[in-house]
Amino acid sequence: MRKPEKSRSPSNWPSSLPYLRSPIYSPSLTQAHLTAIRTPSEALPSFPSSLLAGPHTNVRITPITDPAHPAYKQAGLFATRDLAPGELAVPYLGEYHPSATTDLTSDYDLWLDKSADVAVDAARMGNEARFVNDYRGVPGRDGKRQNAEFKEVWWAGKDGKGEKGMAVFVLPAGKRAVGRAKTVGIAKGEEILVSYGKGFWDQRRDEEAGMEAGQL
Ligand SMILES: C[S@@+](CC[C@H](N)C(=O)[O-])C[C@H]1O[C@@H](n2cnc3c(N)ncnc32)[C@H](O)[C@@H]1O
Repeated sequence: MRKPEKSRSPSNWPSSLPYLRSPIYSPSLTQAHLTAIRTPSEALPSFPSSLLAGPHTNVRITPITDPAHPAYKQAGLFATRDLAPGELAVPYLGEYHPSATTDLTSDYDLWLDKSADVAVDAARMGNEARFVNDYRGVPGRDGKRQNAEFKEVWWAGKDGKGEKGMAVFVLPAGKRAVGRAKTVGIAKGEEILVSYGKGFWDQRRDEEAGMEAGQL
C-alpha cells in the first residue's frame, strides 16, 4: 500500500538518516535553554509551525552530476517552481543542542540563538534544507553570488506558544531589480545557494592545512 504523501521522505533523501518534520531536542538542553528559545521575540518574522512538516514540494534534493560543481558526487537543493524574492523556501530542521555538545566535525551546524547558546545540527538528521550548498565555485552563475540566506524565524504554535527556528529564505529583490528579477528570486530548476560565510571556509582551509602538515 502507498504511504500517505506526508509520511514519506522526499525523493533522494538518504535512507541512513531520519527525516524530520519538527525539531529534535538534545537531552543536554536545560530548561533555561528551552525557555530562552521559547520566549517570544517580536523582532523575528513569524510563521505557523504547521509549515515545518515536509516533504516540501517547492524544492528537490538533487544529486550533483556536473564534475565542475564543487559539490560533485554530493547533492544540492533545487527549486521546483519559481520562488519569489524574500519567500520562505524551506525550514532548517535538525537537532537543537547547546554548544557543549557541538560536533566539531559537522558541516551542518548553525547557531539558532547564540546568546541562548543553542545551535541546530542537521548532520545526523534533518530535512531538505541540509542539502543547501554554498555559492562559491558553482558553475553557470554568471558572477552571481548566493540567491538565498539562512534567517531566524518564530514558529508560532497554538495558544500564543512558539519557538525560535531557522529557515532558508530567497534573497529579497534588490532596490535596483528590474523585470523578472522583481517577482522571481530563484527560477524553477535553479540551485538554491547560500553563503556559509567566510568563517566556514577559513576554518575548512585551516583544517586542511593542519592535515597536510600532519597535525592530528
Ligand atoms: C550543508 S552540506 C551541503 C549539502 C552537501 N552537498 C550534501 O550533499 O550533503 C555542506 C557541505 O557541502 C559541500 N559544499 C557545499 N557548497 C560547497 C562549495 N561551494 N564548494 C565546495 N563544497 C561545498 C561541502 O562538502 C560542505 O562541507
